[in-house]
Amino acid sequence: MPSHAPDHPDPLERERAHLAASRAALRAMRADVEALDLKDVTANWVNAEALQHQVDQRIKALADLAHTPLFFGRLDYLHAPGAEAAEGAEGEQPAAGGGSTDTFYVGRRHVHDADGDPMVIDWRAPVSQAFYQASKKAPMDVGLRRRFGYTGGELTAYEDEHLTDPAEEEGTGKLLQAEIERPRVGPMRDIVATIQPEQDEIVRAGIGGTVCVQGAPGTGKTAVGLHRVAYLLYAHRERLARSGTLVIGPNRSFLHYIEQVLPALGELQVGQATVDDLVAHVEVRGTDSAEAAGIKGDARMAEVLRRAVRSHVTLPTEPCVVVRGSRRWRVPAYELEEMVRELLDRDIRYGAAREALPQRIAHAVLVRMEQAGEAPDDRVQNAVARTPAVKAAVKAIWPPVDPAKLVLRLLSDADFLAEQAAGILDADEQKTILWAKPPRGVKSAAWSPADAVLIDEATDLIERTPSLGHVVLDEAQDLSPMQYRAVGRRCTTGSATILGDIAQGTTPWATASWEEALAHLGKPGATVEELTQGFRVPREVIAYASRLLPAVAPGLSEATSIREAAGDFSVRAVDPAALDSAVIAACREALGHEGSIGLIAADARIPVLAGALDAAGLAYLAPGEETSAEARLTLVPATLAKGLEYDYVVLDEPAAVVDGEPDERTGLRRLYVALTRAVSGLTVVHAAPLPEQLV
Ligand SMILES: Nc1ncnc2c1ncn2[C@@H]1O[C@H](COP(=O)(O)OP(=O)(O)OP(=O)(O)O)[C@@H](O)[C@H]1O
Repeated sequence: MPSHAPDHPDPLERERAHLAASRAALRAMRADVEALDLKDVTANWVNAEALQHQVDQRIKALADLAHTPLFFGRLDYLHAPGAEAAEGAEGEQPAAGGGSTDTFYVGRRHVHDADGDPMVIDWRAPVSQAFYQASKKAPMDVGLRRRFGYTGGELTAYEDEHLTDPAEEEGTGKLLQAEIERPRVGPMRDIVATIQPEQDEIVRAGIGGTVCVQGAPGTGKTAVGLHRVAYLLYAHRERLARSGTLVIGPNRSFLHYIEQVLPALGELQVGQATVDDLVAHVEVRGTDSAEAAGIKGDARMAEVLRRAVRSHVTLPTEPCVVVRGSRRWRVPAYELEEMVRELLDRDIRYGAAREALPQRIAHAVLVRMEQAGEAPDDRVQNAVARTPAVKAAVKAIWPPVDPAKLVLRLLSDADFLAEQAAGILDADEQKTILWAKPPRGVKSAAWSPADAVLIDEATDLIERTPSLGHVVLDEAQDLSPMQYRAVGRRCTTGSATILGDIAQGTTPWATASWEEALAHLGKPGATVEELTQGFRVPREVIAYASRLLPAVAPGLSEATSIREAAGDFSVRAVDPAALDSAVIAACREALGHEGSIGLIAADARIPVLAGALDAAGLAYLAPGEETSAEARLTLVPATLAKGLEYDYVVLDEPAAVVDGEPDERTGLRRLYVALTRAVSGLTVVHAAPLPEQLV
């Protein structure tokens, strides 16, 4: 690695010089791309267009963002690492200067100088891994690990660890502490500079296997999932560019919150969706009772649907007679029946079988023609398959099925449901999911989210859903078995990263175990990792929230907190008449601190609190709207708090949060989520008695 101010006596100045030189090199890389004249290399405008798009993307990726440091770490190896380590998997990384260098600057992207020698190495390259993994116990041939501190884009500090020096103590450095305790304003940030060893292992796990992560609130599950996508895109760019990657989150506000992380890591091509988006075959306007949603989300519905789809097949009783020229060819009913039975036995989609049947019938006709001494070719078979007689036979035996109409019929025709669900759903269950008043058609039906999932399942029974290369499913604990199946069929030929916390499951059908969830996803036996080190919630606050654990998820371990600052924590009991004003007062106090503030309350309390905030002249945002230095207060309905975080949280009336859910366990879990959103301080304000588990 060339050093650009090798002689300066001050090491900080030498590092600054390397930063300046790296930025200059990045500018030169960008200028090179901008100067490309595409006219010379492309034969036609379609190519030119596609290439220009690629070039534009590359120019964007090469932008030097003033507030994202170009590198955040440095590794001095004791020996130059081998070329295979330096070159970076299948990524676009060029070789590291012929393998002769032993100092590497680790950053968000690769930068090289005019000779092609690396100035900054991508954090995802193999040679960078020691930055995250090396320890006193296993130094990985690293003599020095240096972390850099920045203030407003300026390199202002560094911190060294001499991993092979027995006299030096190991501990969490100041820069890491400062990064974790930095006030949170704006969207979620990347954590590339401070990924911890146990997180790094998940981030860099191979693309072949599905990884499931159970982690207490604030242990970095979301962060790890996003960095894993960035890593996989680096290590398997071509493969994933073809097959695609997708991040699935619980709702829009959550997706808004995380949407900047991947672009900050240079990845612009990752899809983001909620489960509802995936299955948006119909417009969802209705809701289900918890009971009905539970049954509709149960895996048994898959079998009901399978039967219902296949119930459309009618075994033939008539022969199929094809007329060609002066001759009539007759395929008898028993032979048609054999074909149909064979297709039913094979594990292929209803639609694929429906497409195969005319060819089978035509083939039978061809065999007869040959037996009669004719010499028909493939074209004749195709022509026969398209004759009215064959088409009519197929329509009678194997008619097209519309998935939405099928589900509509199941939910409105009691006899049809009874037939398809016999031995699977009992009479009460059938009654629970039947519509009281059947809608007139697919368009006018008040479909619920669970209905849309049923339609998705039916769609897949008819035609295979295309699979992506990798899917990250966040807040996975909340999905119903049928939703897991919907996600699973989108990564049948790919792998998945499943992130969640059983204790935060707030749907009545939330999964009881990861083994179960993974089985529904079609990834049984995937490894389950646990993260317990908490980066968000202060120690006192997590201890308070963890009082709920025995009630909401017995057996799960309490998170630790690596935050050194004790955090502000208070619980205030007030008179019912003074509740709103006490909440407003707590918000004002919180606004006295730096950073974002979340006022979390039961959904039913939101209108009242919105009024109180207006009356007090306090401006507030809705979740998903970006906080900024000017607008720092967000009014958060408890049902949207999941996955989000605020520096200071004011929690309004816990009892109301619990009462907002259909059952106590779900209510306490909702409260557990609300109690674990705070980074620096939590104020609980209540007039009603607190749930006994908290006292
Ligand atoms: N290694 C790390 N270095 C710095 N910050 C980190 C690290 N890991 C996680 N964090 C921070 O901790 C906070 C919590 O992370 P994240 O939201 O990913 O946790 P989570 O496990 O998904 O939480 P929840 O269960 O509440 O959804 C975020 O602000 C994240 O940036």
